[in-house]
Amino acid sequence: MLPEEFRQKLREYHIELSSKQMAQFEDYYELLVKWNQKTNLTTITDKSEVYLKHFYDSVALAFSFELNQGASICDIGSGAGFPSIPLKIIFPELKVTIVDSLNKRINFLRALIAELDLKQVELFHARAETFGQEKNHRGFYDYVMARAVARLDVLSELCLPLVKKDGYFYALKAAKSQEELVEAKGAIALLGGKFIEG
Ligand SMILES: C[S@@+](CC[C@H](N)C(=O)[O-])C[C@H]1O[C@@H](n2cnc3c(N)ncnc32)[C@H](O)[C@@H]1O
Repeated sequence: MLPEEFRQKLREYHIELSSKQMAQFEDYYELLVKWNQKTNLTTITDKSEVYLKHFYDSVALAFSFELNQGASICDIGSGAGFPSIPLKIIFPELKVTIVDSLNKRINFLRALIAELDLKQVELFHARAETFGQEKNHRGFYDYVMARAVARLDVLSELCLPLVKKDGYFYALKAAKSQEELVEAKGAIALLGGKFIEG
């Protein structure tokens, strides 16, 4: 998916990207590939693959669920910024908190935020297990999200306590995760969550 196709595809979902936002995605791609030469951030480096498998896949969340654009989101195990940074580019009003246990990824994200001039993005070099114990984060976020981080039962235990009352936890998973889902349903119910597939 080349940048113009990406723009066109989002348009089908009534998301219109400005030239500033298009330039931010382009700069994101350039910085990702540059840093990836010395820091392991992603195995995907071909431009059209990055647009499809990282950028488009991250923003696709907004096609199925109506996101409140001024909401607070917490991205657990964000790696090189997925899904929260592409969402922040398309919805600049989002308040983003990113947690990752690898400091070199946090360092990349710090450089990325400066390069793209993104406001209201906080970075935490921490494990979700300890981050979730801190009183000021528990029950605080409108949306908690995690893409490709851990099995759903473990992830639910780490992420659901961070969600505000009536908020959402989005676990972005490959289509083949039905088995994980069966295992996780008990944990989700025990933690007071309600499962919705999308
Ligand atoms: C496979 S990568 C996925 C990155 C990104 N979400 C994506 O979709 O490309 C998993 C990320 O989760 C982080 N991670 C794994 N376990 C974690 C934990 N317990 N707490 C915080 N971060 C964790 C890793 O450092 C890594 O950056």
